[in-house]
Formats: sequence, structure tokens, C-alpha cells
Amino acid sequence: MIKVGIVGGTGYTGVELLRLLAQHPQAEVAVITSRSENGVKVTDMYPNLRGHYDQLAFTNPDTATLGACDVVFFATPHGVAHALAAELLDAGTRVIDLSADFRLQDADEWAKWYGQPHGAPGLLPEAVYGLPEVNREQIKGARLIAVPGCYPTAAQLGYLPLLERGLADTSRLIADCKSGVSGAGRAAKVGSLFTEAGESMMAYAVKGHRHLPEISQGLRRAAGGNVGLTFVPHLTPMIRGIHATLYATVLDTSVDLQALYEQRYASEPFVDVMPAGSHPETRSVRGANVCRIAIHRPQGGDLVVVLSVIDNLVKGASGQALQNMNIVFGLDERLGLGNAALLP
Ligand SMILES: NC(=O)C1=CN([C@@H]2O[C@H](COP(=O)(O)OP(=O)(O)OC[C@H]3O[C@@H](n4cnc5c(N)ncnc54)[C@H](OP(=O)(O)O)[C@@H]3O)[C@@H](O)[C@H]2O)C=CC1
Ligand SMILES: CC(=O)N[C@@H](CCC(=O)OP(=O)(O)O)C(=O)O
Repeated sequence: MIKVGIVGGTGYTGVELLRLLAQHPQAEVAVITSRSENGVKVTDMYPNLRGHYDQLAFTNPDTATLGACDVVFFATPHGVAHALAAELLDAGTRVIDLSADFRLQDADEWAKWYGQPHGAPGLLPEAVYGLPEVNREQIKGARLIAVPGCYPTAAQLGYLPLLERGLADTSRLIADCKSGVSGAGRAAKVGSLFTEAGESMMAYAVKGHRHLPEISQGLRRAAGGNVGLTFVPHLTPMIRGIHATLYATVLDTSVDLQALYEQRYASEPFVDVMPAGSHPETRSVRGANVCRIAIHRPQGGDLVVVLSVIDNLVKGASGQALQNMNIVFGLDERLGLGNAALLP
């Protein structure tokens, strides 16, 4: 059994990891941390997990206890993994970080977007960006994984086939993305109140969102050169889900884009290219580690619209983190990620 530690077990992504790991046949959660709920039984806070974690209680983060685990997930705000990762890696523990601490390869760029100095630039060269559809070989056996962000997962999976084949005008890409409110985390914020977000929709961070450099980094790698990306996130009145509407101008209108996408993702267990003309709904991926994609050419011209949906807490965070764990340890990457796609 793989001994798992989770730092930040009371947050939305932490409890989602618990839900998924409860069904994993080769992993057991040994340590789960929370400073505010130290000593509280996990099932007292989350009765939905009764019968799975009855002996487990939250503890304060402690590197000695965490360092005895085979793998530690960080489901924490930015900066926490910077402070603790090196010590855990020295202890021989693998680190899978759900925060953005190791996603950007450039420490100065990270500092600019996150408003604080990068806390562990020395670890960046070995951090692997955990998007299995791109980096599966590097993830195998890696010690430090940076799990992609939620918007970046939906946007990159939607754009990659076009860009890898040089089929899009990369100077003008537009990602119009909508998120459910759980994307903002569990901490109390006025903007997340039901009375504020429950029956309203708004764009935010149009001037520049911290996921812009992350998406651009991935698209640059795919395209082999610079990209001009406009990314506009929106907050929508749903709990889970990301819906990305991705626009691009195609350079060769004779290419069968449906066939291209189907071939690109044919062997990917968690990417579903839907029939041409489909409109994927966020509810079709709720609770599932799946990205559903549909390709449109509205007037049959050179404008392509790609629709890409995920559950921000699953393929956008904890499910993708677990997929990475499976790959790191040489397991079938579908373990523990089985059946939620069949929810209505
Ligand atoms: N929500 C989402 O859809 C997604 C989130 N992410 C990222 O995953 C990470 C977690 O997100 P989310 O679950 O939403 O966050 P939450 O705010 O819901 O939870 C944060 C957790 O971290 C713990 N924590 C906070 N500060 C510290 C600290 N200094 N040291 C140790 N533990 C701490 C909290 O518990 P306590 O304070 O009790 O210790 C809590 O359990 C973030 O970096 C987020 O950006 C990534 C993709 C999607
Ligand atoms: C709706 C909402 O507020 N979403 C968050 C992004 C989700 C997230 O947690 O960001 P990471 O994936 O980088 O960790 C935001 O815009 O800041």
C-alpha cells in the first residue's frame, strides 16, 4: 500500500482527494493536516466519508510525520509547498502539489503574478508539470509534480491538438472560461456568498489572471513559439465545473479537425472527444476525472470554436493529482478514478 499524506485536508481539493482515495485499492491515507481542525475526526467534519476514514483525525502539519509517507499531496494556498517540499523530498517522500508553487518554470515570472518571492527556486528544474496528456513519460518516477490549475487544464487540452500541428494563428487565441464557485476555495469570501454569486455571473481579472502565464507556457511549448493569448475568467452560479470556450483562426481549412482531435486523444483514458457539433455540459463531468471536448466551425470558415469542460475539483485538481500519483508509482493511471463519469 502507498502511504499518503495530505496537507490541507479541510479544503475543497483536500476533501476531494479523500473521496477519491477512499476507492483506491493500493493507497491509504496515513496523515491529513489542518491547523484549524487539529484533533477533529475526519468523519465528524465530513460524514459522507463515514465507513472509510473512521480512525483518521486532522493533525497539525509536521514534516517528521509527513516525511514518513510515500507521497504527500499539498492542497494548500500558494507558498506552503515552497516552504515544506525540500525537507520532504530529502526524506525520500514524493511531493504532488496542487497549488501553483511549481507550475511556472520562471521564478521571476511566478513572483510577478503571485505577489511574493518564489520560495524554492532551486527545486524548479526537477518539478514536472503534471499534465499526463503531455508529460506522461516525465511524470513516471518523478519526485516533484506541479499539478496544473483548473482553467489551464481545460484550456490546454482544448487547444493542444491545433497548436501541436501548427494549424492555428497563434498570435490571436481567445479563451473565454467560466468557473463554478468552488474554484475560489472554502475560505469565507464575500464574493463567494450565495447572496452574491448564487444568481449572478461576472467576468473578473480581465486585465490579467495568474493562470494566463501558466496557460501561455503550456501553449508555447505545444506551438514551439510565442502565443498571443487573451484569457477571460468568469464566475458562474454553479458549485463545480469549468466551461472553456476557446477561439482560434485555423490556417488550413481543409484539415479534418474532428479526426485530428480524435486521433490526438485516442489513447487518453480521461479525454473524451465528443461527436462533431456537440455541446458538452459541465454536469456531464461532475465528480469525474474527465475532460470532454467538442470542435465547431460555426460558419464553415477559418474560425474554430473548441468547447472544453472539466470538473475543477477533479480533472482540474484532485483527480488529476491522483492520476499523477498512479503514473509516478507505475500503477494503472485509472485506479481510483473509475466511475463518477456516469453521474447524470
Ligand atoms: N478549488 C479549486 O477548484 C482548485 C484549487 N486549486 C489549488 O489547490 C490549492 C487548495 O485549494 P482549495 O482546496 O480550493 O483551498 P481551500 O481554501 O478550500 O483549502 C485550503 C487548505 O489548506 C490549509 N492551509 C491553509 N493555509 C495553510 C498553511 N499555511 N499551512 C498548512 N495548511 C494550510 C487549510 O486548512 P487549515 O487552515 O485548517 O490548516 C485548508 O485545509 C490552492 O493552491 C488552490 O489554488 C487548484 C485547482 C482547482
Ligand atoms: C472561481 C475562482 O476564483 N477560481 C480561482 C482559480 C482556481 C484555483 O484554485 O486556482 P489554481 O488552479 O491556480 O490553484 C481564481 O480565479 O483565482
